[in-house]
Amino acid sequence: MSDVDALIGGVDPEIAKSVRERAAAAERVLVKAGTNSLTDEDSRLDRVKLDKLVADVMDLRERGKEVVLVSSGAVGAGIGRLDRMNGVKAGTREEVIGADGAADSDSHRRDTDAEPIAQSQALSTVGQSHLMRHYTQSFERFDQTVAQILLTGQDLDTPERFRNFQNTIETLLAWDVVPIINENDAVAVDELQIGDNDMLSASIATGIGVDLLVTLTDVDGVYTGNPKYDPDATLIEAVGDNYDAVQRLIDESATDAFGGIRTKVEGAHDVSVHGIPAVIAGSGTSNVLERIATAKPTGTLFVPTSEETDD
Ligand SMILES: Nc1ncnc2c1ncn2[C@@H]1O[C@H](COP(=O)(O)OP(=O)(O)O)[C@@H](O)[C@H]1O
Ligand SMILES: N[C@@H](CCC(=O)OP(=O)(O)O)C(=O)O
Repeated sequence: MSDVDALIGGVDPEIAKSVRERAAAAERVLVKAGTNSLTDEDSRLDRVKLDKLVADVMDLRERGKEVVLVSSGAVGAGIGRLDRMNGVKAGTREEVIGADGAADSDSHRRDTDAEPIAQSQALSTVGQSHLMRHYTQSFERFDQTVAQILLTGQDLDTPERFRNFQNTIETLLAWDVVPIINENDAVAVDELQIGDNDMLSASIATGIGVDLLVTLTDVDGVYTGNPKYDPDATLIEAVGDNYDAVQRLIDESATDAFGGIRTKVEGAHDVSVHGIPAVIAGSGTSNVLERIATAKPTGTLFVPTSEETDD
């Protein structure tokens, strides 16, 4: 068996099946949707994608599950809105922030003299309210109420603030509301610089005790190479004891801006170490969350550490 074959089939199929069943039975689920799952090729908010995500989330709600949504997309939504309403040409998200995820001081498409990071922060504040307007309307199709929470990593690290956050989440979930969380980009720049909503999601998932983390992106899971450029890239169906090998592979393939697949893998691994299953899957897959809720093989499954060591 080649190294890559060993990676792809790195988890015992029986263990993978039982973790899929456990994931399907999850009562509290955190769904994270990245920028690519909500915006078009010009980095603008894509309503068709947003409506699909909402319909997928509602599938979980109709199964009686509590759902917390972590949604990126504010910068993208701000780019489109400011262009349409104010004629500001901010460029794509990559042009605003820079291809390596750091501020691009040479950006020639900026209309203002603001530093790129300050510009991204301002874009996100315009985009966040626009994004929430669309979420509110889209969830209203299902008579589902939503709430907005803007957080920083510091809020999670400060015990009193974190307790307040937990209390708010518990109250909202008891009221059958879907909390929609994003980083508070106006006051913190971590996510804008490294695209770390993936790590924020992992911290929230363990902090509020979810039973499953689902990270949705624009590819169908974690591959042996970047599937956008490598035609031979193969889907890694499950990650468990093969984590170190997967991480090495990702380090070679992932040169993306904004965290890319690397922070998704890191976040999913972090929650799996806390005994929580995680799945990285494609937001474009039909009924993606229903598939996971019915234990169908979907995306890349992260086996909780306890499942492998118990065996
Ligand atoms: N080994 C890999 N497996 C899957 N995706 C990869 C891999 N290497 C790089 N990528 C890239 O990671 C991207 C997803 O990360 P990102 O662009 O940050 O998405 P999002 O906007 O959903 O957060 C994919 O579009 C893909 O091109
Ligand atoms: N807070 C930023 C998200 C930054 C981020 O982490 O994006 P992504 O890597 O696409 O999840 C926004 O809403 O645009």
